[in-house]
Amino acid sequence: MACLQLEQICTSCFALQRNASRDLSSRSQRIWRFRGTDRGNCSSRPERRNILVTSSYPRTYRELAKGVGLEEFIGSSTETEQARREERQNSKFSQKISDSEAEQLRIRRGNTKQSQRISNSDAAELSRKARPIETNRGENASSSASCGSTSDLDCEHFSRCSGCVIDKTLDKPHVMRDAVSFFKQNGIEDMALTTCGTWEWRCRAKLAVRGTAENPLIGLYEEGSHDIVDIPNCRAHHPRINEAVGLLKEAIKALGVQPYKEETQTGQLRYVQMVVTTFNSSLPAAERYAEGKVQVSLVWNARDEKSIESRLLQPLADYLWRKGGKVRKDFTPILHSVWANFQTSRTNIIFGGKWRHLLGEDQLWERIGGADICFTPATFGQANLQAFEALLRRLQKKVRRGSAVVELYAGVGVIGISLAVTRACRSVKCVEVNKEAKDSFQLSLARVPASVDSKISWRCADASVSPIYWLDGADVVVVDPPRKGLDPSVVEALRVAALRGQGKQKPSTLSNTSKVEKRPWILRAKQDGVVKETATGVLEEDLDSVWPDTLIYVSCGWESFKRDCAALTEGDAWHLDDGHAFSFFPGTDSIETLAVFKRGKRTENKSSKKRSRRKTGPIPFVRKVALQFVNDAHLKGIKELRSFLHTAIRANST
Ligand SMILES: C[S@@+](CC[C@H](N)C(=O)[O-])C[C@H]1O[C@@H](n2cnc3c(N)ncnc32)[C@H](O)[C@@H]1O
Repeated sequence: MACLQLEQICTSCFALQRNASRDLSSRSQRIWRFRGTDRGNCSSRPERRNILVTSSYPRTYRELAKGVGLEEFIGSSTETEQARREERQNSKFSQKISDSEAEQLRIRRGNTKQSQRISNSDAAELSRKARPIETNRGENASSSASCGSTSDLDCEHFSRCSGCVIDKTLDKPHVMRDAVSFFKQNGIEDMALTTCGTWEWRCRAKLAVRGTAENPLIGLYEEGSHDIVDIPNCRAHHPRINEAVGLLKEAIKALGVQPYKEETQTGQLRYVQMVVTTFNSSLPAAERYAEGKVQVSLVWNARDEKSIESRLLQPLADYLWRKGGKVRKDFTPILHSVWANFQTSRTNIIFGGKWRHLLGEDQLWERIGGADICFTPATFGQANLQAFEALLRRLQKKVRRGSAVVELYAGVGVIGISLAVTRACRSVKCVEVNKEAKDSFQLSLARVPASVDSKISWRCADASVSPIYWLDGADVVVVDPPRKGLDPSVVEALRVAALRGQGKQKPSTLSNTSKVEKRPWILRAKQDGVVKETATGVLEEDLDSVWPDTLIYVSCGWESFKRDCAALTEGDAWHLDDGHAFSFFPGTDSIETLAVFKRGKRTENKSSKKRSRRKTGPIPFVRKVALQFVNDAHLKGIKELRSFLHTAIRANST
């Protein structure tokens, strides 16, 4: 071994990667020694050389040697022995491993990269089973994140793809430092991060289609450029997305479909959206994630399906369906359905306004937060279903049973419906601006069990227009705005509602019921909405002058959250009561924050509050009886009594 070179190998083309100088001292990286020739279509000239390969991606040396075309393994005897050991382990894993074995294995290995060497489906199985890991990333807490190398991304596309920005210790995004200290300043000492797996978490991807019909590229833009990075082996994608992308490329080549060219605005296929559904009631719950199926939406550069530019659309859909859809009983499909979206705009807005269902099932369902939720390709859905599920479980515990809930920025109403189902809410009102979400909500509502006696409604309205209207009569407000955070008018309304609830501001002269409703935006929202009444038909709007005492803020934009939090807590309108972060996008320096605010001034610190409650606070049983009484009053229609009791209970429990 005369001259050993330190290099990394690109696993797609097997040429040497540009950023070869990664941290080789990291214990998480394995080093293999080979002698051989670089192959592939990279510009680097094939030559015979000795190569030190840092094998941090999920390949055994044998797979690697075969794939790379390297001729000779020239590792030291320890490495050879280690390689043999790994091969033995692999063959063990390739047998069907039992659930408990898999779980034990994950724990034993500390979920290290070794577990990547098992087959894809086993890996998916493990990641699906992975319990959320909670880490606190205070200054002194870095050691508590003991998952070590599990948290490395190890993706071959990392150096060029803009999708991920960090590839080491993904369970410790840098932003957590700021988050922990911010929450500490606001009286929350135990802010922590829940992570639910580093790989294969993305169940929703929007990818650009560029290149040529002979060599299509499907992926994301390279940072700061208009070049598309092909990401066939993206580690964040659910494996079925990568399979579907491979199938789409094959179809493009076979049919000669022209990918879109931005410079000339020509070509046929602009983008593709891939959404995985893991809902499959014919499978045991444990197998559903790995067996997900993909809804493919082809964004076509044409006005509609009848235009001449669309002539290859149906043949493309048919090709995909023949190879990946449910065509035969003995065939396991990877596709759920195929849709088309038509977009001719010159902007880089991905979707146009027209959607067509082409093949497969038209409704895509997912089981989230204890409820069946329907999505169309035009509606918002969370990309990381496992992390969202963990967030919902925590969120549900923050809502008192029997509450009246309003959810602003509700999308298809996932949070609202899940609260109605799991927290026996008196009422749930969802407000969303995208009218495409209405059908999904309606379908989900039809699957809410009959035993759930809540008034559940969905209103198509801009939450920023007179938001105080939606807050009146609610006990709990849930907000889940886009990354830019809350509209200023919503922040203001939340402040006003909190002050009114504390008796610090006069109630509105325009209460919800005191006058015949004439405001056009409310009439419109009602007209465009969906409502399911309670069995007793009592209208929630009958309850006046109750203002929320709990605000639950789900945020995907950390900076906007800090801004909104500062405004909400100003003048003691609200104070922070709880905060927790979730890793929704491992590989990026971002967190999803779940923050709970309580109305008014913080009186004591949280832990002493808990202690004092134990000694002097309301006895839970009494509260339970009182709540029952309230609900009975509700059924009998004794509004005044009900509202009085609500106020009394709230005063007693804060
Ligand atoms: C982050 S998503 C959350 C959706 C939903 N909570 C979920 O998890 O599926 C934000 C939603 O807010 C909606 N939205 C944005 N601006 C809005 C506004 N001014 N009024 C009402 N909804 C709005 C978007 O259409 C989107 O559905």
